[in-house]
Amino acid sequence: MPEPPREPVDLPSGARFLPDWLTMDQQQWIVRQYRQWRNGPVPPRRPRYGSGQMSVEMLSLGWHWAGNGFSRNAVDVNNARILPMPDWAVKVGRMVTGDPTYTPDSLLANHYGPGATMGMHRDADESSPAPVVSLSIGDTCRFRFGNAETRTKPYTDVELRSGDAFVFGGPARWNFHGVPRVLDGTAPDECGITGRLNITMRVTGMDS
Ligand SMILES: O=C(O)CCC(=O)C(=O)O
Ligand SMILES: [Fe+2]
Repeated sequence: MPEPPREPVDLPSGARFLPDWLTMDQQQWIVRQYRQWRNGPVPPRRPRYGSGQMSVEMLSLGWHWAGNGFSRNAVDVNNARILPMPDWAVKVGRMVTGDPTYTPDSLLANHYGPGATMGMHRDADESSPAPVVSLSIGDTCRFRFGNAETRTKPYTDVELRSGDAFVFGGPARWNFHGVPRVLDGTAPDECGITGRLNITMRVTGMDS
């Protein structure tokens, strides 16, 4: 199969691919934060979703996502209160979106080990139409960005590499997307992680 283009031109309006957005120093720094988050109070886990279990290991900050709605405590893990949304992540979200008022209140750290994928889905548990910001570190993946109506075509495949950012808002905010494939062993040695780490930030629309 041919490699998808590095800079696709046919993303739906509202979706933006920002290749090489993070420096290697920034990637390493985020990986160090992730290692600290893993120490708790809530360990990462693979959530149940529908009738199955996800292959991706997830850890939430700000608001905990338990496969359906949001809570402050990890109701499906150990019921501990999760860590707050870090200020630096809000600043990163503002830089990626270019919107100084953007205030994400939830951060999801997704770790893809060998063979992990994420099926086509919509980020639909938030009541806010504010954009979703995603950062990629580690293994390269094939990220599939689709349409708002169906899990199938039309979609655009983007190769997300270590350091890339992607944002979807506006008319693309509720579009289906997923990660059909991670290219095992492609992480740059220096980034400090094996597999793929994805950081996704959102505005839940929940009251504090
Ligand atoms: O890993 C990714 O790039 C996408 C993650 C995602 O879609 C999600 O967490 O909702
Ligand atoms: Fe998503």
